This record gives sequence, C-alpha cells and structure tokens, in this order.
Amino acid sequence: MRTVEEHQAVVGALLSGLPVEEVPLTAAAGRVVAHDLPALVSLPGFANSAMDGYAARHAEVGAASESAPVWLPVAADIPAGRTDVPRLEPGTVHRIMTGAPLPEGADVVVPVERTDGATDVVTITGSPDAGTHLRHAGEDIRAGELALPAGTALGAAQLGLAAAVGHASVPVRRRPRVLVLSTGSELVEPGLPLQPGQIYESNSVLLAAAVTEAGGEARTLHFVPDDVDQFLATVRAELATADLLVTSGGVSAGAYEVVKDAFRGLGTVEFTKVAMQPGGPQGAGTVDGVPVVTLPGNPVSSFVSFEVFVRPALRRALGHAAPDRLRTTARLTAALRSPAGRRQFLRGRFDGEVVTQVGGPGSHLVAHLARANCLVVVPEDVTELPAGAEVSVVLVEGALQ
Ligand SMILES: Nc1nc2c(c(=O)[nH]1)N[C@H]1C(S)=C(S)[C@@H](COP(=O)(O)OP(=O)(O)OC[C@H]3O[C@@H](n4cnc5c(N)ncnc54)[C@H](O)[C@@H]3O)O[C@H]1N2
Ligand code: MOO
Repeated sequence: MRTVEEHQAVVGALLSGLPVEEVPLTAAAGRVVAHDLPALVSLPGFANSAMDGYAARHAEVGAASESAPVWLPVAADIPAGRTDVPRLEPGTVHRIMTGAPLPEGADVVVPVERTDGATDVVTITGSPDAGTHLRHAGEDIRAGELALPAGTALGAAQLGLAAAVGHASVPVRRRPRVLVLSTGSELVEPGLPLQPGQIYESNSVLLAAAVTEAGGEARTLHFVPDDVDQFLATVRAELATADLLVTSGGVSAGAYEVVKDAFRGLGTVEFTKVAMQPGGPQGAGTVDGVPVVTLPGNPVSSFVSFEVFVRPALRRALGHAAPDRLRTTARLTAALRSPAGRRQFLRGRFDGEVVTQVGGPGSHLVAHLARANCLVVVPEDVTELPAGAEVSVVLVEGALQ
C-alpha cells in the first residue's frame, strides 16, 4: 500500500509546467503570474495631495486657529490630472484636489474643512502638522522594484496593482485542459427520471467544478456505462487535446471495474491502494502519452482524492507559489475514531476556533460533504481522539463562510 505522499509524488510527476501566454488584465483573474513583474512606474508616481484642500507652506499657516485665522491669496487651482503645476510662491496657497500633483514649495495640505473654501483669498482657521496629507513619490513601490513575483495568484488586489504599475497584460501559464469522465452503469443525468437501482450522476459536475476552481479548464465528457470498449472509445476520441484525464469510478475490486479493466491492458496506468480514507483505490499513469488519474467513484472519495492528489499537481503545473490549501490546527468539539494504518480525511466545520465533524466517515455522504468547510486530517497511527484534542484542518473552498 502506498502512502499519501508517495501517490502525491506519482501524480505530481505526471504534470509538467504549462506553456506561458500573455493575457490582458481583464481576462487574468485567477491566473498565476509566470515571470517576475517589475513596477513600470513608481507608486505614487509623483508627490500628491491626500486631501481636497490647499497646498501651503507650513511656516505660513501652522499658527492658524479659529480665533486667529490666516488669510492667503489662492494663486492657482490644481485639479487631479493637471500636468503643468506652478511652483508655490511664498505668501500664497494653491487650491488642490486629492491625487493632484503637489506644487514645489508646499509642505502641507490644509483640508478644505479647515478653511472657508474660497478661491480668491482663503480664510484658514487651522492647520495640520507639517508634512500632513502628502503622499510621497515611490512610498508604495518604486519603478523597477518587484511588483508581482512569479507564482502570484491574480486576485482583485494583484490585478489592481498590475494595472497601477503600468502593465496592460500579464504572462501566465496556460490553463491545464482537463477531461472529466464518470463511469458507471447505474448513472443517470440529473433531470431525467430514475429507475430503481439508478442514481444521478454527480461526480463529473463535482470534479469539473473542482478543476475550474483549481485553475484548470474542465471539459466534461458524457459519462459512460461499465463497458470497456465504450469507455476507451470515449477517452480516445478526446484525449489528444487534453493535458490530463480524470476519471471517476471503476477502480475497486468488483466484477465490473471498467476503468481498471480498460487501462490495465495498456500497461501504462498503475492501480494501487493508498493508505487513506476516503480515497483508498487509486490509479495514475498515461494513456497515449497523456496523463491520467483515476479516482474512486464514491463522491466523497472523488472529492477528497482530487483535493489531495490532483489539485496540488494542477496548481504546481500552473506555477503557483502556494499550491497547497491553507492548513490550521483546531480543537475537536467531540471525540472521534479513525481506522489504524490509514490517514483519515474527515469532513468538518471549522468556525475559526474549534472544529466539528460533519457526518460520519462514509464516502457516500455527499450531503454532509456539502455542509463541510474543511477536512480534518487524522494521522495513520491515531485511532481515537477525545473531545478537545488538537487536529490538523485543511481549509477547503468556502472555509469560514
Ligand atoms: N471488495 C471491495 N469493495 C470495495 C473496495 C475494496 O477495496 N474492496 N473499495 C471500496 C472503496 S474504498 C471505494 S472508494 C469504492 C471505489 O469504487 P469504484 O471506484 O470502483 O467506484 P464505483 O464502484 O463505480 O462506485 C462507488 C460508489 O460511488 C457511486 N458513484 C460512482 N460514480 C458516481 C458518479 N459519477 N456520480 C455519483 N455517484 C457515483 C456508485 O454508485 C457507488 O455507490 O469501492 C469500494 N468497494
Ligand atoms: O477509500 Mo473509499 O475512497 O473510502 O470510499
């Protein structure tokens, strides 16, 4: 039996770094920066005002108060975007707006609230300290400094920064194209009537969503019954355009294990057992040179196997600096048991402090899975944990929501 880490290494080795493409910022949400991106300009690009008010010399306005106002002529008006800013001559102020370039000679901005707002001669009834409400050139980042290191995931803030420092597009790794194929003669498309003994096919929806969330481009093939020829024909019709094929079902010990039966003959996919639960029966290899990972059919097993093996491999191929989920430790609200010799990935709900198991260990409990926001990891050599014990928790999608 393989350890979790051994099988992670096998799956990880199947996928290599994806080619780099340049995409416009508007299409780059969720992608991963492929090369270090420097700032093309400094931020701020020039000294500017942080407030709407009056650019002044502190020596001339610092003593202003309600009882002893200071009156000064307004020599210029500087809205944001003005490019020809005159120098601030002694004995004058400039009306200035937030983000507008600070005139040379000014060392304070008096907010409009501390004035009468006049545009000819302004009455100043108070002043902040020298240097207040000024933003300095380059205080956030300087031109040439590293803005976004390779491996950064592009969320809202990172995309905003990329634009702010002057990039119109970003180099990112191409999304891996992942084929998803469910197997099982009991499966029926949701929306159609069920006969006794049939169930709705759910793994392809689950896995395709997981692929997308991991940064891949999922293509769901129509599920196939437990028929080796039909399965192989379906796979081969599409495989050439894929970076990875993920199958579900047909890998355990029964009489109709379509995935195992179809791929074992090729000699390029290895079927094995991993010391974990759920997700014991696993397979990985290549078919016609294309990486293939065969996940067990129980929905929770498919989900957990994807989380443990496929997601980190996809994210590594995408160049993520942090391919793994965030983990934390939390205390259990109730005791639990775990089988010896297998790492358990129990479903849990973490509230930011403690964690509660959601449902039992059964890998068919998909409704309970949908209520969980984390996986509680119980090591192979631990069989019992009391309430209050500290456990390792993997925060899966929706954690803390
Ligand atoms: N004698 C043994 N039986 C089983 C073993 C074993 O070692 N010896 N392993 C068990 C474990 S653990 C798992 S996990 C499952 C894995 O089985 P398969 O990968 O072959 O999956 P199936 O038998 O096709 O299905 C299992 C279960 O999941 C349902 N299923 C399958 N595909 C879907 C789908 N696309 N959508 C929704 N539900 C699906 C299926 O109806 C079964 O109930 O084997 C155990 N048995
Ligand atoms: O190991 Mo299976 O994946 O529990 O249900």
